[in-house]
Amino acid sequence: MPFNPTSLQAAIVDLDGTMVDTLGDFVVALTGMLDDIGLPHVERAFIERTIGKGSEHLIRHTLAQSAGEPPSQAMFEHAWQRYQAHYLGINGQHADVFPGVAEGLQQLRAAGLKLACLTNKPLSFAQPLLASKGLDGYFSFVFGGDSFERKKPDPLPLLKTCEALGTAPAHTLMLGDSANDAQAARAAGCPVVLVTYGYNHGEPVREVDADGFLDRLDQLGLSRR
Ligand SMILES: O=C(O)COP(=O)(O)O
Ligand SMILES: [Mg+2]
Repeated sequence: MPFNPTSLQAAIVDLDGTMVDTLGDFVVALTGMLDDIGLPHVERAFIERTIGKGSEHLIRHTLAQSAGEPPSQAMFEHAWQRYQAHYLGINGQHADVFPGVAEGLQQLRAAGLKLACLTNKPLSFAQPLLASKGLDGYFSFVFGGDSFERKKPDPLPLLKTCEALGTAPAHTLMLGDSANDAQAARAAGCPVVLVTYGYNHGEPVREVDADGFLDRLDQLGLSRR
């Protein structure tokens, strides 16, 4: 890897597609939302490639895909309320932790790294999801898509997370599943490693500019300190 793993002091870990396979939750919540509004369902594959850029992006694109035209602001706001109610009602019930995640987080902690979770998911969805999957205890900080002024791929949330961790970006590894994570990391000056099993906006993940790729989070190979 072109960065020195022994110089790492912290890691920032993405949630959807990196730690938890949440596609099922997104499908159920969006389908409930569309039913409430009386719009046709959208395909699971469409949802998979639309995840990762936050709820507003997901809802706007789902409404446009279903109705064949971009939603009005009033329609968007109504849909957002319905989506939130559905998502919070089923959060984590159709989602599983990917193999190797708990082991990988344990290894990072054993190597002396501080950990933060940074997702584009709203914080009110992310916190109970991490808790219900037994992953909350690994993280000193959890930040969502609404925690800062801008979301990934903007570097701002990574820079703010480094600030909270008290580590320089060059010593803070971003672990994600998408070009969104990699672009934010590059712009923030963080090394970045991507998992190969997540949701990369429907594109092959190995084509993304990153410092390395992992088939499981516990294959990073950091030694204990
Ligand atoms: O788009 C979302 O809601 C979540 O995406 P992320 O956890 O991969 O950042
Ligand atoms: Mg992700």
